[in-house]
Amino acid sequence: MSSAVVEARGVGLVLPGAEGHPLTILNDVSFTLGAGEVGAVVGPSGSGKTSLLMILAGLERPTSGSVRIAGTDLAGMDEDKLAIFRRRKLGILFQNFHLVPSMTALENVALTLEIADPTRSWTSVETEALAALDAVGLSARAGHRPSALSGGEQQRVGLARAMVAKPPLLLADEPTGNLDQETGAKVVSLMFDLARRNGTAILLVTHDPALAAKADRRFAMSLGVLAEDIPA
Ligand SMILES: Nc1ncnc2c1ncn2[C@@H]1O[C@H](COP(=O)(O)OP(=O)(O)OP(=O)(O)O)[C@@H](O)[C@H]1O
Repeated sequence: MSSAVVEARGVGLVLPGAEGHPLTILNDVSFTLGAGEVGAVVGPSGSGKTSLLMILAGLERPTSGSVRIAGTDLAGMDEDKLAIFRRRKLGILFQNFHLVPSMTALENVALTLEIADPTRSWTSVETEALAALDAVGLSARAGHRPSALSGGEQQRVGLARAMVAKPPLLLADEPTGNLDQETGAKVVSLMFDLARRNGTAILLVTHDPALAAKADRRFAMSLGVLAEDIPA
């Protein structure tokens, strides 16, 4: 048995295009990522980076190949099973995975734990959620709703939410995309620290060469083809 956290084998994504011409989005993508490893995917706009993350999250199904995440084969899982898989195995930091606006920072983070185990007491959930907010330097803002927080603070709450359940894998799409350089660097160093502490593997997509350089491994996506091990 492989101990890889991510195991993608011959993953393809072909979608119906205009006038019946099929559109190849991903072409024979194969790679593995081990526990605690950080991989960065770079590549031009439209090359297929987000599509790959969507497939690894079970939010899009590949048209060929196979994906195993932390020992679970995603093929053949129905939507309910995929939802359970995401709760148990994944942290997701996507730009469109917004915080719930009506909930405080604390409630947003706690929600992950409550969904994972609805039988837990609020006291134990609250303690753990507060510790996660503390780890991203935001315990003083626990009672604030997202609208009262800056973009960087919201991103840090998103990171606390993605990491609070200590998932084996964190998928991050442009984690510093909307942030200034200093705030972005802070979010990244927090992300790497949390991952190291929890043994979480990270696959992140970025346009930022400085961020890619900090990863253990770099991949380049071009026209749906993934090439590995680009020097920093
Ligand atoms: N559901 C879909 N139907 C048709 N085309 C799609 C669909 N999803 C993605 N695509 C196309 O697949 C290609 C890859 O998109 P993807 O979002 O994965 O690229 P990306 O590398 O993440 O780009 P960016 O850096 O701009 O975010 C694009 O040409 C996009 O238009």
